[in-house]
Amino acid sequence: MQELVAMIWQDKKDVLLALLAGTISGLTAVALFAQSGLLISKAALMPPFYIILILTAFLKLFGVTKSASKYAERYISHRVTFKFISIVRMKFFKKLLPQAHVLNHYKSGDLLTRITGDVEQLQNFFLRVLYPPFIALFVFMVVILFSLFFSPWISLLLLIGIVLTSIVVPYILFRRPYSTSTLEKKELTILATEYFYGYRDLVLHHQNESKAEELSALYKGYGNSRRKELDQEQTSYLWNQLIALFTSFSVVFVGAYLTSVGQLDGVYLALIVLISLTVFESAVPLALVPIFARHTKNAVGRLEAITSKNESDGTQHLKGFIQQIQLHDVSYSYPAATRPALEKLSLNIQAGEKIAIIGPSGCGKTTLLQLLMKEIKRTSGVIRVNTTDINDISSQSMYTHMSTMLQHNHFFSGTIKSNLLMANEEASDEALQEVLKKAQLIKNLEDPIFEKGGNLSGGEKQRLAFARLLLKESDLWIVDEPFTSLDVSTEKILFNTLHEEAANKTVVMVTHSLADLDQFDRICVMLRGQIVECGTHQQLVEGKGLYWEMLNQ
Ligand SMILES: Nc1ncnc2c1ncn2[C@@H]1O[C@H](COP(=O)(O)OP(=O)(O)OP(=O)(O)O)[C@@H](O)[C@H]1O
Repeated sequence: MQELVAMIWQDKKDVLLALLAGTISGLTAVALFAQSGLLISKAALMPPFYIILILTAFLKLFGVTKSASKYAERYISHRVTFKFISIVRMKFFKKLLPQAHVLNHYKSGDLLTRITGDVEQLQNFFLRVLYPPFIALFVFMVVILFSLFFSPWISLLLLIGIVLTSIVVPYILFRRPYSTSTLEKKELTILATEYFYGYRDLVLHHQNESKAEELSALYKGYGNSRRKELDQEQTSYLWNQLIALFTSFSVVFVGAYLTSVGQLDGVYLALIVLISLTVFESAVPLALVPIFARHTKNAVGRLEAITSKNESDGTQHLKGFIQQIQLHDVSYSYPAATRPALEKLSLNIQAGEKIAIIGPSGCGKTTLLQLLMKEIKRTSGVIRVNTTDINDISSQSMYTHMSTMLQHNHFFSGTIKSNLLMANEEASDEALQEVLKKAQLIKNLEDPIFEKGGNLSGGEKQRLAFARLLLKESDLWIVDEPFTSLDVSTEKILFNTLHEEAANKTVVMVTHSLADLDQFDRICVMLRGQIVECGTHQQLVEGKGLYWEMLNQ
């Protein structure tokens, strides 16, 4: 919250102007009604014409000032809010972007609600949480001091009414627990997102109707909670208005009594009553301050929960080539996983080596590649690149040394060319066409690509990703099951191309295919998060261990 106040205060000129305009608007509203009361009372006593003229002139002045200051208040306070929201958005995205990779455990719908809904929620912070109490305080102070000139009893009555409407009703009588609608909205967005993402599979499995029913039940529940919350807000709003009315009635009675006993000039009675009726206009919005304050606090909590996940990155830069990567007793456990994905794994990768990682599904092959790519941080053990701990090397520095082709590669909407240039911005059209040819992808550079490569077949996606791999200049290739969607002959061609192009590079490749593994310098067999065998094809065959068994299955 303090950070939010500091952000708003960055725009202090506008904040002060909005407060000034709001106070003038509040005071002139009171003055306008007070003046009307005085004018009516004075007119009844038939004073000289110039008195009526002066009072009417003041009335006009207050009327014009009230409208102008109200307009200025709205204009400036909304300008403050929009600037504030844009600062919040910028700050939030700046914190969020570098850690996009650690956000994958958030469900898409939840992330969407936080990024849009929670940021939007903060727009109420200035307009409905910070601002109304300030204005109300100024207006109340002036009105209470002013009414002291007429009678301390009337001042006291106004003070009691103000305390009741601004403190007792919102903070004591109508204090609400945590709003459940926020949680329901989150669940609703999560389910709706999954429903739309998985609609095809839901239809194919005849689950779409039951899911839609679940969705509408959740929607109904959310609607009911929101209705309940709005009812509560309205009730507290209503109570404030009732107290305001009751106070004004009391002011009438006390004023009438004081007039009858000669302690108050009757000409001021209408003025005081109208002051009392108007001053509570500033008090009514106070009923909602704690509700919006709570919404703001919850939104800030949810936004902080994402941005506080920021993991520190290393700062060192890798000098020269990657000469070797040493993994010693490395373990890794995914958050909330019951068993480690990797357990005391050791491996020494020398520059120029071609290493194939094989093993049954789920044994930790991809996790090992993710550690090498610095996508995740080991739980224990040591990983050194050359002589430096991988955690101390900046991710950017690691990425400049490596080219990757993973199981799922992302393609952006654009063209073949724009997706290739990501790997090497300076590549000429000839170079791009050359890699397309090597990747056996018959496409023109300007052919369009839809979001996520939606208009490419599985095999085309792999060939485009392979072309990207070839294009990037790097000394380490990390490849995860590259050609699973291709026909056998194309797979063989690309496999040979990979070896030719990587002649001087270090390659770590995960594969399920056991064909042609003799082209690798070493084959490492993994089982339950550990490397259980490592050697050349010949050595492993002669050893008649797991690799040999897999070949003979
Ligand atoms: N994000 C994750 N959160 C929790 N557990 C995960 C996550 N990703 C993988 N795992 C678990 O970690 C283990 C190793 O997964 P990994 O993807 O490394 O296996 P793999 O050998 O590459 O499998 P495959 O050959 O099927 O691709 C598996 O038990 C898997 O369920």
